[in-house]
Amino acid sequence: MSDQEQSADNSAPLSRQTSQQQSAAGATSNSSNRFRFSFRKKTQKSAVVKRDSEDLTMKCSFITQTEQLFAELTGELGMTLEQLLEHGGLSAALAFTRIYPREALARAGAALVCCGPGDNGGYGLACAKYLKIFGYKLTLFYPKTPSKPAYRQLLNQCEKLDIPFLSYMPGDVQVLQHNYGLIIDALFGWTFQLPVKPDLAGVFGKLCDTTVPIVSIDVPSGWEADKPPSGSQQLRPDSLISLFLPKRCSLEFAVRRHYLAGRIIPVSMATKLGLRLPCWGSADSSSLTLALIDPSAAAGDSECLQSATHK
Ligand SMILES: NC(=O)C1=CN([C@@H]2O[C@H](COP(=O)(O)OP(=O)(O)OC[C@H]3O[C@@H](n4cnc5c(N)ncnc54)[C@H](OP(=O)(O)O)[C@@H]3O)[C@@H](O)[C@H]2O)[C@@H](O)CC1
Repeated sequence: MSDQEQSADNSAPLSRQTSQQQSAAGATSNSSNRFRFSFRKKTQKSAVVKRDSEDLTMKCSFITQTEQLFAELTGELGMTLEQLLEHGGLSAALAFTRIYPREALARAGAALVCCGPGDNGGYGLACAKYLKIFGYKLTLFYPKTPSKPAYRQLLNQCEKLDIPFLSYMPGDVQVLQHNYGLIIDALFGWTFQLPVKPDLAGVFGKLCDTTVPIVSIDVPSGWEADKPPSGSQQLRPDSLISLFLPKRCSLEFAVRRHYLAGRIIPVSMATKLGLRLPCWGSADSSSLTLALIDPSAAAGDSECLQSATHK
């Protein structure tokens, strides 16, 4: 990690920024320009990525054709759901340690990991398992009965690691804010479609309303791969950990830190699908699985392509 990044980590604010603060900090997303980027028919786009361990920038694709990619991963490459969840969850946990070092989070209180009923929730369970192994203080919220063996196995492993479970989401957001220093959002992934079903509407509403900083896994809950939610409630995370390749919707909002986690797409598959992979590191173990997305990537189409050309 560069000195500059280390210092950014140490000064990481453990409260959620208001839109004014984001704007003052130079974030590119505010109410007037947040949606200025218009989606075109083009299916993939590229943006600048900064590799974590070195001060290099590079481009990678921000994808919309998520089903096609995952069909290749699970079909041609033969990856099982268990393998995806384990690798994605471990990589997400490693990314999380860069965003919120354990000591910084310990001062602010436990992390609440909110896991939904699908794969996104499965990545949340695997991430929680590794964060606990890394020594983080956390609590799990898993409001539904696991529907697949892979989720049940991870849930069992979290229980065996003595991770405490929250049986219901506090009715008052103040209670949430008092008890937790940070929330990891693994409620819904990119297959989610509004409206939220009644059983999880309250939980989703709390995540949107709380001022506790949120780190979302893959996409913020409520967002689809390629577009912002249409409803009035929008989850705005403090930081984002994209899995395997960033989704195009992440160009629509500014976050403090955006990591890409999970190096599983072979070059041959990327070439076949017309995807551009980041230039992953080759030396140390964490740069094998992590890339830091440059904030300028969220500036909009022409700006990110411009900065990619100039750097
Ligand atoms: N799909 C793929 O090909 C692969 C995806 N992968 C990764 O997984 C992530 C996406 O995971 P996902 O596909 O499981 O979606 P996700 O949103 O976490 O859960 C779906 C469940 O949520 C629920 N639910 C849905 N809508 C809802 C609503 N409106 N309101 C309330 N509940 C709602 C519904 O549960 P139910 O209500 O049926 O119990 C449904 O079953 C994605 O980020 C990607 O990286 C890879 O692992 C490999 C292959």
